[in-house]
Amino acid sequence: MTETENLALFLDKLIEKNCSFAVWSMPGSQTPEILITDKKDLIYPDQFNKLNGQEGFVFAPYQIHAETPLVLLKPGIVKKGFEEILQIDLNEIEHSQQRRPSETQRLIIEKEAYLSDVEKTITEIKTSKLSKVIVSRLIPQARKSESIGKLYLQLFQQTPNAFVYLVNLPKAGLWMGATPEVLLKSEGKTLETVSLAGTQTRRTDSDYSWHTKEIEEQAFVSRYLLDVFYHFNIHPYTTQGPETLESGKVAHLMTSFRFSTKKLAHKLGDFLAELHPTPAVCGYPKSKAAKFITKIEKHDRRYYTGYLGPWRMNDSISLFVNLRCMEIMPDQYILYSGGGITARSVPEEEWEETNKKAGTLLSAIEAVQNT
Ligand SMILES: C=C(O[C@H]1C=CC=C(C(=O)O)[C@@H]1O)C(=O)O
Repeated sequence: MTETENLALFLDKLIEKNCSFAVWSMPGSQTPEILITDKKDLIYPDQFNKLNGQEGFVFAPYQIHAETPLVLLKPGIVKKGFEEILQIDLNEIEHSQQRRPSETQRLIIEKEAYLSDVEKTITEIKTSKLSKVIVSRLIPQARKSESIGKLYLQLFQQTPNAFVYLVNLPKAGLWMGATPEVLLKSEGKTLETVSLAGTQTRRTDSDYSWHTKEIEEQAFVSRYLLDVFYHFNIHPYTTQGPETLESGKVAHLMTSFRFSTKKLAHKLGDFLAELHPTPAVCGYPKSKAAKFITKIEKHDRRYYTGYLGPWRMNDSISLFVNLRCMEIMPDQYILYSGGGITARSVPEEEWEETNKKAGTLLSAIEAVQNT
């Protein structure tokens, strides 16, 4: 068996034993990393800013509720690379009896209902102080007998420039995704956050041009980040972009912002709590958009548009926004996909955009189901 096949089998066994773990790979890296933890090392901070002073792998929801807690996996077994991971002795890992999340039906809306919600959102934007709202929907896909380990490795191979992950947790459940969006990342003494928004189909010639709708949509995110910088007295900072970022079957507009880590000494958790959710996943102005989302979306976003990744492990941070993701249920996958609505949105195009964004996961599922 190849090391990829062995790793797929290993991940399937971890799921079978219902272990709490996260496996991930950084954009551009061919190296999977894993953290496996015991029940006693799972922490549930009751507020986003309670991550101050903690370290581990974070799995954060869009909003903290009893059903969707903020989870920190403290470093138990931590390994990097195929060889190291495959040396882990499965017999030393406890089988977990912890409960899985409630498997109540997830709310799926049909195309007509989605178009009508987008229409209502556009009207609200044109007649109020709202400028942008992200409206999302759930896409179900049948699960057959395919290996989840194989599916993770398929996604890992086909989406090299994303943060590709598989997470299994007692309260959150089993999640997989390939997200292009950095929320907060450290590189030595520098911190980076990005403004990512605006979507078009990925091109083979990389010759992109962007329309006003996407340029404005991304500018709202940048503007919000600068408001947060002002609040935390972050200056100087450098910017790069907007430039095009390709990921999966789509491309986005992205601007990176970098500043010194010193600016946030002891306040990283507070900064993160203010950053999340950005207008890339909520809207602008933020509190008005969040209220409107509660009204218009009938489903619970759960961990979609939350964030995840290594948090201060080995003094380094790599948090990503949980996009292009799905919840893995016993007999189906629930994919989550959304798009930024502005006064210039066209409902039919927004529907198509949510399909395109789901394309990466759907093609990975199809590839594994057909082998
Ligand atoms: C909300 C999603 O994407 C966000 C990130 C990049 C581009 C987006 C857009 O063009 O609408 C969204 O803001 C999603 O993938 O579900």
